[in-house]
Amino acid sequence: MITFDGVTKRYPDGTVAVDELSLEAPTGEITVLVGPSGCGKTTSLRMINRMIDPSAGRILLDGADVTTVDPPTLRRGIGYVIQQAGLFPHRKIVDNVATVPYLLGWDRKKARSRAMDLLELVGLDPGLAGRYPFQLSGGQQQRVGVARALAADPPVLLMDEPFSAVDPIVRASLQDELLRLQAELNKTIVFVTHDIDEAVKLGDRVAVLRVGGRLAQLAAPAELLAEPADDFVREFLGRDRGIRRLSFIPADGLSLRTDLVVPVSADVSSVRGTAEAWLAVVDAEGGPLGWIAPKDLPDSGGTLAEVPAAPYGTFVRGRDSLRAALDATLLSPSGNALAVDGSGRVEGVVTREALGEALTRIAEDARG
Ligand SMILES: Nc1ncnc2c1ncn2[C@@H]1O[C@H](COP(=O)(O)OP(=O)(O)OP(=O)(O)O)[C@@H](O)[C@H]1O
Repeated sequence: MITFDGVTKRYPDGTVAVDELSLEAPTGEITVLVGPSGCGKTTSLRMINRMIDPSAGRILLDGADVTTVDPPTLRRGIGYVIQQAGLFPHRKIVDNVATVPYLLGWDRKKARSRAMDLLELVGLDPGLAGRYPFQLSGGQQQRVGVARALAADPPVLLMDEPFSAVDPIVRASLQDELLRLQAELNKTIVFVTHDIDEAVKLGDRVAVLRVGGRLAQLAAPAELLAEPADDFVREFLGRDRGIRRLSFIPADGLSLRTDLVVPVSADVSSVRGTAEAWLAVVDAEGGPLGWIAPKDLPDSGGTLAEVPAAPYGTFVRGRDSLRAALDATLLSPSGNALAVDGSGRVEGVVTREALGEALTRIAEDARG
């Protein structure tokens, strides 16, 4: 656990970058520091590994004041990832990743083999190991930066806007990769960003700072979106707060209709007459094929395979959020969503009415 206890940083020119900051970054969790430019995020982060020392207050790492530990020893247990990866341009990728193990005196073979394992862990082709940083894309370089920070298996990882220099698609995949890694590694991560969407996606807890280095709110993302502490936080969270909140509400409570799911082998005549709503057509394995509207059922015989099916959207009921369910309804001309299980088999239909009821309940909760 990392504890900020009344930490203030006043630079020699009098700028107060951080002002009596108190917060805890729990062990094994991702704590995000977010806020507008100049609010003291980087200064706060760098006080943890003593690149900067506080003017007042204390930072404790598992109860020990970091200023009592000499910086090299301290940093052995703290990985550090920065924007644009900060790789050594004249060292091969494998040697960049092995930097800390070399410093720790590991033998070359062991350090390199660790580096190769890490490249794989962060999703990079080991074939890139012999290249130089300039021969990699921005996203690949960031992955190398993460691998390098993890090389000596430090319990703590500090990440300062690590993904902000890459395009949005690469950024999203790096974020997913970090979450996947974290599920495996359980590091204590402090992550700095100015991007609130990144903060709520990655953070177990999000600390919103205002300029002057004051903590405006510290909360789990869902709570932050549901109950911003004041106008500053509300404005910083920006538009679509209600919709974004749906990402944190599981879809597993939605009620399902199984009577609207029909196999493609069914005869048209067997469903005609009984069908008052759109039907979800599935293949022999239960996989979705599309929607058929009652009015599109032909008068002739034959099976549903002969009736063209309209596009559909799915969500995984045991895993996805209400936002995914809402998205699935918007992708289906039926206005209904298909709930599937982990292997893609249809479990049932969530009608727009069922979804509407769930959304109404949430809106009522927000009011009361
Ligand atoms: N060495 C320094 N001397 C004087 N003032 C500094 C120094 N470093 C940073 N500052 C000031 O301290 C404040 C906080 O800076 P810091 O870099 O921690 O903010 P930040 O939130 O990380 O900003 P950004 O998102 O723009 O990177 C800013 O006003 C900055 O100008």
